[in-house]
Amino acid sequence: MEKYDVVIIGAGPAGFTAAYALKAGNKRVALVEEDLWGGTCPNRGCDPKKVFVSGMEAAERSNQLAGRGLVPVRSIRWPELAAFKRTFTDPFPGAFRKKLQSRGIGTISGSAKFLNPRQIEAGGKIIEANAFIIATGQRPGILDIEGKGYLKTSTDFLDLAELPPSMTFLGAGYIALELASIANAAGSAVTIIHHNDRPLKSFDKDLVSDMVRTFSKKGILFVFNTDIREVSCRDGRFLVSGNRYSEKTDYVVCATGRIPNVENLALENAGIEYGRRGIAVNEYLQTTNPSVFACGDVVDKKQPRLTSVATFEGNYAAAKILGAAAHKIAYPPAVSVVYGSPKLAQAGITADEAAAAPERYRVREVDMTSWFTYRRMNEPISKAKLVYEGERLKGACVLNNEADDLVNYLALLIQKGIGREEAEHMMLGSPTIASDLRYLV
Ligand SMILES: Cc1cc2nc3c(=O)[nH]c(=O)nc-3n(C[C@H](O)[C@H](O)[C@H](O)COP(=O)(O)OP(=O)(O)OC[C@H]3O[C@@H](n4cnc5c(N)ncnc54)[C@H](O)[C@@H]3O)c2cc1C
Ligand SMILES: NC(=O)c1ccc[n+]([C@@H]2O[C@H](COP(=O)([O-])OP(=O)(O)OC[C@H]3O[C@@H](n4cnc5c(N)ncnc54)[C@H](O)[C@@H]3O)[C@@H](O)[C@H]2O)c1
Repeated sequence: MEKYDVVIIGAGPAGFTAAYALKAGNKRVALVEEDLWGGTCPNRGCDPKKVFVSGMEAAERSNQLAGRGLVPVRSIRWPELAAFKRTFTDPFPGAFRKKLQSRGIGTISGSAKFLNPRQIEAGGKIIEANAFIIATGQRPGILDIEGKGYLKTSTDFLDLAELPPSMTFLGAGYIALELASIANAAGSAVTIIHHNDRPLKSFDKDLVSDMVRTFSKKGILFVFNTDIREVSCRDGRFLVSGNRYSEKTDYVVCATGRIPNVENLALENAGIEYGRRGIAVNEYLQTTNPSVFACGDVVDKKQPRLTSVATFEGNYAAAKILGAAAHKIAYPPAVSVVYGSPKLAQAGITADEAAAAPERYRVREVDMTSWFTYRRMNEPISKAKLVYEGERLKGACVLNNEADDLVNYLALLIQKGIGREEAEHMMLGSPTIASDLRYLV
């Protein structure tokens, strides 16, 4: 039987962050992984997606300046871009496992399940530890409809060697809007079918409407208030049908949400409670078994399920086990980005939350489309909504091609409590989105 101080189940961002921190605190620590070392983000999530986003950004930037000195890009060479993506993803899991081992972290391949509160079984071994961290993440959910076997997931999309001529996305959350934007820029005819008329429901409603309008002008078809009931296949094409709508397409991606990886862990053997939304934790990330912590996407929580949040929680759980954190977990405002063309990003208090407390918050809308920064790149749209408490910025939502960087700057102002007056006196490289901050805040 192997024995460790701490065993972490799941080697994604939450798990490996905790492992590094525990090792630095001189704990004997091991990670258990049943699939790809590094988890979702570097293998089938953020990173491969952003390689495709690089192609989209380059093409869209050129197209914006078509007739202003640049030749339009008619389509992206998908097989080349996909091969470029594989230069990142193919070597990653093996190289990452070696890196963990070189740092003195144990790496065990296999699917972990609890035998009792102190022991798990994985890869044919029984492993004992004083504490465990569960960081098993989520997997794509598949709609339970007729012909569900034809539905593809974000993982399949990111592995496509050739781009299908047409594609249909079910759902209108992060994954659908990002992958649809990439496929549209690469030359596929794209439809997004959504069961209600409120895509990206955690983002600002007005800016989401602007985003949908901009996507529509680029040729993406949105079909709202439609429940898809059946997918059938004939001659290699698919018929997608539901109430009031049907269409033929070459590829159907189900992007209606992700589900926590909890069922195979035999959590009942360790007294750990969980539900449909994940593992229940207290404000110290402890499960209902106090020597077992949980962090990352597998946790039932209000925070968005992002790598930044998973990493923050991994560090906190490790600090808690090391006795270095007596306080409850206190999250800074998370920055969420939808990497479409344009991008939509937000941090802190939303305009909807501000509207519910008008005595406390003030909302300011800014249309930046005519600002030099955006006009020089001929961007189709650039808008922001800012939330203030007194003179202090408390929240921001931005729609433009630089929204990811701009909202990161705004999040720094929010987190550090930097007000308008201080922002006006910062001396930053100009003209850039950073030097615009003085006009924006
Ligand atoms: C297409 C896509 C794009 C994304 N883009 C972004 C983005 O741009 N920015 C962002 O912040 N977030 C993004 N995310 C979300 C981000 O990937 C996750 O928030 C992050 O990976 C969560 O980390 P985690 O460690 O909690 O889980 P994961 O990264 O999912 O890792 C969990 C690991 O646990 C393993 N595991 C599961 N069960 C067991 C078991 N029983 N035994 C052993 N191992 C097990 C899994 O194989 C997996 O490797 C994206 C997600 C997807 C799907
Ligand atoms: N850029 C990023 O940070 C990024 C990118 C991709 C994924 N992610 C993470 O992955 C998670 C999963 O992404 P996602 O897009 O699958 O989930 P999501 O929760 O963002 O969106 C799912 C969408 O599907 C809709 N839906 C639910 N049931 C449906 C049904 N029966 N029919 C039609 N539509 C239905 C929901 O209303 C929602 O709009 C995100 O919540 C996020 O945490 C983050």
